[in-house]
Amino acid sequence: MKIRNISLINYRNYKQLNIELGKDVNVFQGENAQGKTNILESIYYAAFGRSHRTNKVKDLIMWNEKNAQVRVYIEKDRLDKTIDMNLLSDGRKSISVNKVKLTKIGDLLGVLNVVMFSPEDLKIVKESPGLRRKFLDMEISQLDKKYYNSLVSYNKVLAERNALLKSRRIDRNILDIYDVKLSEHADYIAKQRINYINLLNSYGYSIHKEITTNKEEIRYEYKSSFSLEGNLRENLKKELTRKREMDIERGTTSAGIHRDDFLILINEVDAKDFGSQGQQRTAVLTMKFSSLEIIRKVKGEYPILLLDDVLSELDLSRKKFILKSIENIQTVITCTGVENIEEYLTGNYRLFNVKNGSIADGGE
Ligand SMILES: Nc1ncnc2c1ncn2[C@@H]1O[C@H](COP(=O)(O)OP(=O)(O)OP(=O)(O)O)[C@@H](O)[C@H]1O
Repeated sequence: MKIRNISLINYRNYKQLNIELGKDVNVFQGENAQGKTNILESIYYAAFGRSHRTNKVKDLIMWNEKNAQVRVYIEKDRLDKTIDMNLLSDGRKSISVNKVKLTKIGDLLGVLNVVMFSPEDLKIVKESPGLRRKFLDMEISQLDKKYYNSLVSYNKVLAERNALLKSRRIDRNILDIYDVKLSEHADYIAKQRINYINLLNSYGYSIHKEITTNKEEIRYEYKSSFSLEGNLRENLKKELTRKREMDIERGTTSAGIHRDDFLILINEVDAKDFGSQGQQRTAVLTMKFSSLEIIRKVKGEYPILLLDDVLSELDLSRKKFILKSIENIQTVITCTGVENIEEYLTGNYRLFNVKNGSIADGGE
């Protein structure tokens, strides 16, 4: 899978832009606040139908404009695909693939696969379980539509259950129905998450050893708010029944996949609480490069790799690991100066100079 071309109209600080990407490494260099991340964001948007930075469609539209357009042209299995997005300032958006308008975001997922790595991703290791769940949900959703649809259905039932728990009149028969539905969706979601954790373990182990020159071993462990032994559906249903009175008292649902987490263990020690900044950074790097391999295993080809200003933060050996590993992967890198990475870029790369919402193609 390769992106051949990106066109933007009124997107963030780009009035009009049309660029051809190179098949290998593409470096967008420029000073701060010139529009480098905006390019990565538009690619991410075409993959997931949402931004990694904002939930507001309006933020993506050039100030004082009414709509923005993004078109990404992809070469895939020798078939070409075009993703078109029209973003409106009232918050609406429409997305088409090959000119066919999609009725739900789920149908966009998997058309364009990407892995994004930005300095913000350190939070996946350091911060709350919500960010780790989001990592799993985004990665699995782009490989499995059923997962995404189950997640949407689960969240809908969860919101209804929570609304009922908060209301004054609690109908226990309706709670019974919600518990059955939640457990049904959670069963598939939890199984796919566990499967993904197993894949992270199998790819991550050797990647992490390589990055740390055999000094560290990484292991991931799924932590659930209900028992993972035997029948997950029954286990969650029982747990919801067991906690029902507490849930009614608190007005919220205390068990389910929305409460789950996973541990990132380095040499069997939790990286969240005890990892050094460097170890946490390496753990994220391992996760991102494992995600690349998992996508390749499932889809038969590498996704597009988006590296947002991460190289400057990494030490030499990690920088070298990344630049060596991207040889067969179409990669888009943003940086403030190519000088810092140029000597490690072994193959061809295409250089783009970004300045105040316009891009000059610096050639190969
Ligand atoms: N909706 C918008 N309309 C117009 N300009 C915008 C909009 N949103 C952001 N910008 C501008 O885009 C620029 C930021 O772009 P971007 O985040 O891509 O920066 P960057 O080049 O990646 O910088 P850094 O290296 O600091 O991360 C800023 O100048 C900001 O004012």
